[in-house]
Amino acid sequence: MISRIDLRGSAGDPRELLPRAETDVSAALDQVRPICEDVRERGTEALLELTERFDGVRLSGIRVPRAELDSALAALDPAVRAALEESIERARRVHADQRRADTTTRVVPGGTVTERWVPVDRVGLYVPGGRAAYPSSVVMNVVPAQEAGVASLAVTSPPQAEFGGLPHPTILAACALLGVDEVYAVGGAQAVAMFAYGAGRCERADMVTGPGNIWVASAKRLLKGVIGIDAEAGPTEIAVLADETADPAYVAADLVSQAEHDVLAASVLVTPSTELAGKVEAELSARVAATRHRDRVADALGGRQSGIVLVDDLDHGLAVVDAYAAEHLEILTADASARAAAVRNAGAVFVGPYSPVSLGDYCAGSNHVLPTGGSAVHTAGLSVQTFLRGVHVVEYDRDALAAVAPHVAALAEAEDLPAHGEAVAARFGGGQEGAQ
Ligand SMILES: NC(=O)c1ccc[n+]([C@@H]2O[C@H](COP(=O)([O-])OP(=O)(O)OC[C@H]3O[C@@H](n4cnc5c(N)ncnc54)[C@H](O)[C@@H]3O)[C@@H](O)[C@H]2O)c1
Ligand SMILES: N[C@H](CO)Cc1c[nH]c[nH+]1
Ligand SMILES: [Zn+2]
Repeated sequence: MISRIDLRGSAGDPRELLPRAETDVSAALDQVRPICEDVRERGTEALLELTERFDGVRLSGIRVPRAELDSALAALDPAVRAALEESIERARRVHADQRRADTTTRVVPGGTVTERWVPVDRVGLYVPGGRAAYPSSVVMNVVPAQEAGVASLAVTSPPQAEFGGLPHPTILAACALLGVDEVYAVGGAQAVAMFAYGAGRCERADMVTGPGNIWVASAKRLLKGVIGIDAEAGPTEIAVLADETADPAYVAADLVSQAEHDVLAASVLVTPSTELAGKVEAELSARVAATRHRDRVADALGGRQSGIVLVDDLDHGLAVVDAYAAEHLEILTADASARAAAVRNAGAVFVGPYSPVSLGDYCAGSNHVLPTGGSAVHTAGLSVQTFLRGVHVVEYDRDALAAVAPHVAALAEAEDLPAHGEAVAARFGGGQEGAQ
């Protein structure tokens, strides 16, 4: 089942010893390129054909009627509604605190630079709905976008044959709860292309965010530039850094919980304790046999992207998890808070035995749309900041410009861009090079 990777005594680069090749989104680029091209060239017709091919549903149109959102909310199970409302309320509390005030810096007397935070005008929010449907991802996408002040929001999620070609009704209900009424029944790479190019009744968006499988993440990488993207939030990853004080039942439960997402999900335990490793292996066998999606979980745990990694000690373990840069990192050690404070690279860190990743998936208040594939070294998870641009507003008066003009001229000359210096000189009666 899950393999052991022994890094004890190894001074090698842990990134090369922890395989991720299976889940690398670049491997799917060649597959998603023709899909995205097709949407660009043929618009809605391509979306309808690709949906039939990949989702097994022949749609008559891609936009979900408003009445379907209302009836999904009316029919929503009260317990699920209460849970979604709690999730929304907690996420709102955290994300409201992420808003930043504009700042004005008086650089010199008469010279200011203001950083004005401006929301993106229109965003497309991807909500997964392949192997499972994710109403929680409606919350995680929509709440930060709303808190940022985005004016135009559209949600898309794959159509489900069993629901008449609509996205899952709980997804529609979550959209209605959050006041989103522009919803499309399109999934996969074609949904990312729909937002990037605009297709039929779906106007192009400035940015697409949200989690998805390898094809969704790959399309985001391919179309980045045509459209803004958030993190490459692809197949789920959990790394657990644990010592002998960790409860093996908790470790195994958490590894299985994230393996449930996808055969490409990565579940990694990093520990110096061979005793814990053995107990977790035993727990995993029992849990996998008993879990509902046992085939998918077994494939994910048995894949080359998952493993139990033995390290020399917790310092070595910390170096390994930092190099790995997991989407989710749990710290289950005697000194969990202190260890967590030293972590540099992770999408989100879960500290101690009562902060499992599943809590963050739904109800911690944190965001569950997080960077995968090692991109946590440079990119953060979804937040209000994702949807804001800091625009610098520069305002100098005559004296302030005059005071700095020689420096501008010197730098312009050093870069052999004399017209730059002359643009400043022109304001003070300065001549143009070569002009009479
Ligand atoms: N990183 C994060 O923040 C995060 C959060 C939640 C979920 N996830 C991940 O989201 C993913 C959800 O995956 P899912 O498949 O259930 O739903 P999904 O909505 O991401 O993907 C389903 C779509 O994939 C497309 N597809 C299926 N087979 C294809 C093929 N052979 N070629 C091209 N396109 C194809 C179809 O169009 C379908 O609509 C999982 O990998 C999960 O781990 C990540
Ligand atoms: N663990 C996922 C992020 O990778 C988020 C999620 C949604 N639903 C359940 N889990
Ligand atoms: Zn999850």
